[in-house]
Amino acid sequence: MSTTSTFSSACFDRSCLWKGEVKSLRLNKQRSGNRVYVGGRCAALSPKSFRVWNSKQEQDKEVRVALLGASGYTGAEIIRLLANHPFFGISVMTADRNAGKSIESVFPHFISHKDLPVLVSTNDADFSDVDAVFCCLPHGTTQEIIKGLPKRLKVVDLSADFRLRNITEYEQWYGQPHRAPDLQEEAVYGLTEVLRDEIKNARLVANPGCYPTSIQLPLIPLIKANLIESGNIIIDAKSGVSGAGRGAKVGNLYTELTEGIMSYGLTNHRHVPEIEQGLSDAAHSKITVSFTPHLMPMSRGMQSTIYVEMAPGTTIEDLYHQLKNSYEDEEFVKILDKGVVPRTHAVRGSNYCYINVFPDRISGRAIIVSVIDNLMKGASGQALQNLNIMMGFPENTGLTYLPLFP
Ligand SMILES: NC(=O)C1=CN([C@@H]2O[C@H](COP(=O)(O)OP(=O)(O)OC[C@H]3O[C@@H](n4cnc5c(N)ncnc54)[C@H](OP(=O)(O)O)[C@@H]3O)[C@@H](O)[C@H]2O)C=CC1
Ligand SMILES: CC(=O)N[C@@H](CCC(=O)OP(=O)(O)O)C(=O)O
Repeated sequence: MSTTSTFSSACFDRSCLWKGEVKSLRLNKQRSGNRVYVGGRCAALSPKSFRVWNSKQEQDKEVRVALLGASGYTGAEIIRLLANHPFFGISVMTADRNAGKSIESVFPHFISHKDLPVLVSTNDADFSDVDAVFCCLPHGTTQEIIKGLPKRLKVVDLSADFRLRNITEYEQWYGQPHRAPDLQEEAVYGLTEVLRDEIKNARLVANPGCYPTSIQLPLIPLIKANLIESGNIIIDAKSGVSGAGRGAKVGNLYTELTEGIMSYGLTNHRHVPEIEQGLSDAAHSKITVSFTPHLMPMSRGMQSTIYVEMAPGTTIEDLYHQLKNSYEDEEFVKILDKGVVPRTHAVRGSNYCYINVFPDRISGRAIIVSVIDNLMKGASGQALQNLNIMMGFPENTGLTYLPLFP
């Protein structure tokens, strides 16, 4: 159980403080459970500044978040994002091997956020003071854990455990029995721009995989508009190594990765059924794809290069305009100007997906290029976008980071 306060709004008593009342708050600090009382008032403990509300209504929107798997890469990315979120604060953080440690001992770059809760094991986590959960655990471990959470909690699960609607298909691809089929029924797939209305009312959101995000965002509008032949889609995708998580594996050693690229999961990567599920929903008929992922010697970033056959009579201009129109009101999906090549550098550290489409030399074919940051739009960024929606906040809250370039 966490006894330290959070760095953010989570440690506010709902009635205590808003703009205009912040004075010398570092004086007379006293801790009580997750709250910090300053001179009889309650305040958030932020390393540099105290959380200041613009209004009482704003303060009442406070959401206390549990972060399961906080010592992993996607967990760390959520901590980074919530450090600048006006309404979400972290009151519980869990880890496995790192349970019992402070977050700055696991990630020294959080040294300035000393008031984050200590990492506890999932079994020791106390959810009584929590409103919502980000679940950043390895796939296969998550179904049991989410099943054991209080039903009142909103949950965004970043693992693959609730992404496939068909239980049999899940068991075939993941090689283990599904441990929470009832929850699978209620889970909503969290591809935000496509399923926003369903996400709004969901209690459990299955956040998409990084490859499926980068692939479905460009293809779904084209399939829905019948602009491409659904039987002949070839996807060549490349990922930074953070996509494999922080766990030590020989294949992820610097010596194994630097100065080379490697394809893996040829013909049988577990994202195939997830991609096909989303595309088939858009087409209202079964779609199969050829998908080959590659590991690149870079820490974050993902590019999917997708080869499609255009429907008879369709031109590149049609594809471009369909994508442009589909995403014109979207903040995080951008169709670049004609001819501009999307590159992973240009989305690094941001929640953007950049897309463009190019004519192939072979008549009737098109090449689509889609890039994301795997830890942002491919995981934690999209997860926050979804929880914002589920909690009724503007979906870009805490996500308006410009890309980190170069
Ligand atoms: N990395 C990425 O780009 C993406 C990842 N995802 C998915 O998000 C999830 C998290 O990924 P990522 O952050 O990269 O993974 P990491 O391996 O970096 O982190 C895993 C986290 O889970 C904890 N953990 C490991 N095993 C258990 C267990 N048996 N019980 C409880 N906790 C456990 C770890 O604790 P400890 O460190 O103490 O061992 C750590 O906090 C995965 O399901 C992944 O597939 C989805 C999209 C993209
Ligand atoms: C580089 C790398 O190993 N990437 C991971 C995919 C990461 C991802 O999207 O995650 P999910 O596990 O949540 O599906 C892989 O290929 O399995």
